[in-house]
Amino acid sequence: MGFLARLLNRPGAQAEKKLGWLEKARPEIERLGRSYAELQDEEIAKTAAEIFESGDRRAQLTKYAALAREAAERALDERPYDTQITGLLGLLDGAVVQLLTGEGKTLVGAMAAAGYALQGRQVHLVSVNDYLAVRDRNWMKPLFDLLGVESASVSGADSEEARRKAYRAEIVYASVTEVGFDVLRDRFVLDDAHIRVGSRDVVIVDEADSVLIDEARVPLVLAGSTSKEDADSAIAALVEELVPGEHYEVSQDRKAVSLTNEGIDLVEERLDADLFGDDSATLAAVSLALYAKALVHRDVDYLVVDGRVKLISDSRGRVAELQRWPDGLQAAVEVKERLATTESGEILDQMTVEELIHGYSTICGMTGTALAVGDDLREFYGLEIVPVDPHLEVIRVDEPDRLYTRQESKERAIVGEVAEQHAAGRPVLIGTRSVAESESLAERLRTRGIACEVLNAKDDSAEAQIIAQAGRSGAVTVSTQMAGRGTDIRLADDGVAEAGGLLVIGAGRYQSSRLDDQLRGRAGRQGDPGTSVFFISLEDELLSRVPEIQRFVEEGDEHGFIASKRAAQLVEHAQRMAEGENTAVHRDTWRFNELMAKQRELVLARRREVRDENAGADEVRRRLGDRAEELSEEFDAATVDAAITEVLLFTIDSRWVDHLAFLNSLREGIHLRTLAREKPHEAFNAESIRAFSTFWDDVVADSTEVLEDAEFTEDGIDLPAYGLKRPSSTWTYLSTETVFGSDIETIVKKIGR
Ligand SMILES: Nc1ncnc2c1ncn2[C@@H]1O[C@H](COP(=O)(O)OP(=O)(O)OP(=O)(O)O)[C@@H](O)[C@H]1O
Repeated sequence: MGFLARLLNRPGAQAEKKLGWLEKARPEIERLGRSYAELQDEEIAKTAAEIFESGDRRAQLTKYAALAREAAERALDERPYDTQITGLLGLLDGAVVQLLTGEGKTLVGAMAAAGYALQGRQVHLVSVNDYLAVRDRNWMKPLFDLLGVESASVSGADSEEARRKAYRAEIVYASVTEVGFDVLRDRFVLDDAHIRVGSRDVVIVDEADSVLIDEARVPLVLAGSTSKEDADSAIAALVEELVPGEHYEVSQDRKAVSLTNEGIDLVEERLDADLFGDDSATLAAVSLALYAKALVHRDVDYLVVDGRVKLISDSRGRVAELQRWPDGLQAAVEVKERLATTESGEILDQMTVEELIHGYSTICGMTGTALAVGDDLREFYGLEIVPVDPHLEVIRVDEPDRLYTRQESKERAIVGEVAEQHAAGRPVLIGTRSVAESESLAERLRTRGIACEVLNAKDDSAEAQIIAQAGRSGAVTVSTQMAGRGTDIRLADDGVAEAGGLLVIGAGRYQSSRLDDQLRGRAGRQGDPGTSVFFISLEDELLSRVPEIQRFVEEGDEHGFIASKRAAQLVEHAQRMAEGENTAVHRDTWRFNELMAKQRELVLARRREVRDENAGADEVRRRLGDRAEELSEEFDAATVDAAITEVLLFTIDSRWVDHLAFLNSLREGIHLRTLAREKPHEAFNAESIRAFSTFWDDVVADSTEVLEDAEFTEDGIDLPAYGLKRPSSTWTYLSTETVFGSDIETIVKKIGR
């Protein structure tokens, strides 16, 4: 490969952004810094307030860099390194700044937040959890005070009143989920009366890659307090009896599960139901229960804490507090665990993290690993990356992977390695991929007489306490994935550096090399010595993508160790495949979201219009519901039309949320693929879908734009503008049952005639 080709092939290479002028401005920043050093504390805020009032942009930024440095040194006793100044300017330039672990992102983010605030902007600094939001804001408060900008933080524990007040500050620190939740609550009130969060102006995203890419498709859910129908425990009990291979099959990628013909027969017989006939609610319930049984695993995908099911966030390995699975899956899991179903079952509204972030006028962010997702950041957010070299060279040694035949031999090897290094006085951090794996390893270690701390995704602030101790001689810490922040492991002074620093062991490669790098980055911070190494077994889920690797099982030595270059290449290959899958899913989601956001706007606008135009609509709506048929006898045609319009709007409006939930579940692989595959839903074929789309056009006139290009074929619907192709089974299910409800079915049939 030629040099240029290689350069272009480097992930993210095209998204890199250079701040060329900054190098030339450094002497000026130094010079200004010396004059700002003369200022009294009280003069700092005044000077800060004036910086952005005159002069050209570069002169303003140069001054601000110098003043922020001076202010940080006074307020926090930390003089920002040149690298941090680069980071600051990258953020003020609207880019994603790549700064390695331990390089001081907290300070960089705070200086940038103040910089935006001084330009009259309203800033949200979003981090990954409440603990960090509160900690970082309190830590940085002296700096904000000195510069004369208001700051606040929001956390889950805060009252409404406290939140309302906090959002009025110029700089607000909050977790992604809290902001999302508050935006949803604002949005849920249709008229703009209850605005709490305020305009979404500037967002500085901490851990930008995990929030903007890994979690982008996670739905933030606003759940209501009305109770949802209890998930049917009879169905759950029946599903418990089903046998894999006989009654159901799990797809190779382990993302979908479907009933076999035997399974369908058994379920239909026992429930006395026609699954693919009219009773798709039962089918949906069975599919969910089956999904909950076959594909969602306790301690891997969720924890049971205090009698409640708590999701574990895929990319962070932590409890995702406000997230629920969509479409009844949560209830299905609760039934599976024999827990009382949560009362807040009904989903009132939801929004993906991506939509949330897109609501801001200016987006910027920081992370230790941005370049690897450079292309995605550019494609999905139009963001560029400013890579910043560490201010001290990284001297950590990243050892080659060690491959084993079985999970068992892998775990034994890990424990052996830990025992050896532990005896030498080194602290060890083991990153696992699931809570279950953490517990298994911890158990083995304890059996060997090695005390260890286990971080179990349950409590962020307790974790921080453990992490603070993790750099001591002899400390052994086992943790599920620890993405980024709040996990700064400082080496203690007790001879740890001499012993080689922190040893990081990965108990298996993650779905992306970025996550691997984040784990490795726990060692070797700020020029510290350290080592990282990953242990892998042929049984790792990641490797199911490259079945040919299984033949290396023959090559294992008596410890199950496999020394093969080819096998190592296959591991890399499997990870690249997984990364590709995730991007593909993301791209798909992205288009769906765009489509949905557009539809939502249209529907809301039209809904308001209809409300104004048609004074009788409320009356009609009240009478509708089950009585759609009767209507045609009671009213004249025009009224019925108006009524139908109302029903549809009303339904779209209220079902909208389910629709999204369902789309999300599709994306997440909860693909009720069995649905119409075996026996297509009779009532809805290409013809009725077309009829339906005509109807839809009437209602939301502008949606023709979307449906115009749509090709309805026997096999499905093709929406080239959105790069979507959906089999009719999926579309049928979406359009009839989930989106529009069965009352509309009648209407559509009528129009189709
Ligand atoms: N300019 C500075 N001078 C001295 N110490 C600094 C400076 N900037 C940051 N630090 C210290 O470096 C440590 C790491 O900072 P911080 O936690 O912000 O890093 P980070 O980049 O967020 O890393 P992580 O990804 O691990 O959270 C902190 O203890 C902080 O006090």
